[in-house]
Amino acid sequence: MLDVASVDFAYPGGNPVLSDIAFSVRRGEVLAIVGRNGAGKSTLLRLLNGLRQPASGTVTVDGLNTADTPVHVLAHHIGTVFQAPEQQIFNAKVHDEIAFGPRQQGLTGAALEARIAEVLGRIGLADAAQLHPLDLDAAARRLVALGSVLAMKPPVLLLDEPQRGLDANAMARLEAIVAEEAEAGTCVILVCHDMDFVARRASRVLALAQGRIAADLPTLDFFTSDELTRKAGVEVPDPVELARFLGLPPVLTPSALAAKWLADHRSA
Ligand SMILES: Nc1ncnc2c1ncn2[C@@H]1O[C@H](COP(=O)(O)OP(=O)(O)OP(=O)(O)O)[C@@H](O)[C@H]1O
Repeated sequence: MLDVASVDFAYPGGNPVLSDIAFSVRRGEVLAIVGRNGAGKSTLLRLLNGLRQPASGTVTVDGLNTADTPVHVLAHHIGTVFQAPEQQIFNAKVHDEIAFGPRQQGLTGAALEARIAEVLGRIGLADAAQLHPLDLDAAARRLVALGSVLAMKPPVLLLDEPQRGLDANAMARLEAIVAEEAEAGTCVILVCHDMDFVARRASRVLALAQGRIAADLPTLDFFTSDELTRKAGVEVPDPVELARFLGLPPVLTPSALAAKWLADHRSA
């Protein structure tokens, strides 16, 4: 679904930011891109959605080489939710913001309204359809930005720090949507500094360090390697630390930890 082959990149007049980047992401995978500030995560996202072009190497999305495909065409194949939703919200009503993408895809009438209703339901904002998106609180605005991308049903979804600024309710919505999208075969790629979120939702971690791939592993394998988490400069999620402390097999989530602990104590 998405292929990155031998990619190098530098901003004009600058030092190399990404070197020798190669990975593929399949349908249904949730890939988290992690690393220290300045490691090159946002730059890599901009290469994936065609906002930037590699100096060498290729990026292929849903069979399209980003070098030969205009960004607005690519946007139907790879939907991006940027860090600041204000950057991508430009309609005066939530309803119209969600409608914009599918309308561009040729959806009209009852089919369009059904798509909008479905998305509003998923993001939990059916009651806000007639409101101005910028009158909503920060968490709801983020969900509108996510909804406007979901409405286009892109096969690849890029989420830049999607958990930032969300309250518990919006976070639960986001997590459910990520799980549903993966289940439906969407390729989900997220840049994320919240390692508990990564542990709960990502199936695989790509760690960048100084513009190079430091690790590309299933999530559990990444977080149980002290060497790799240190190299990537990320925190180890609490359940992983606690399982180690308690001498239990490694786990990624609090519920998995509780299950292992109970199983251990029942058999003791
Ligand atoms: N538009 C730009 N022009 C020049 N250099 C840039 C530009 N954007 C980013 N950089 C530089 O590229 C490098 C990688 O930045 P990038 O934003 O991709 O890192 P990041 O891993 O996303 O960081 P953060 O976690 O802080 O968002 C940094 O050295 C940064 O200063």
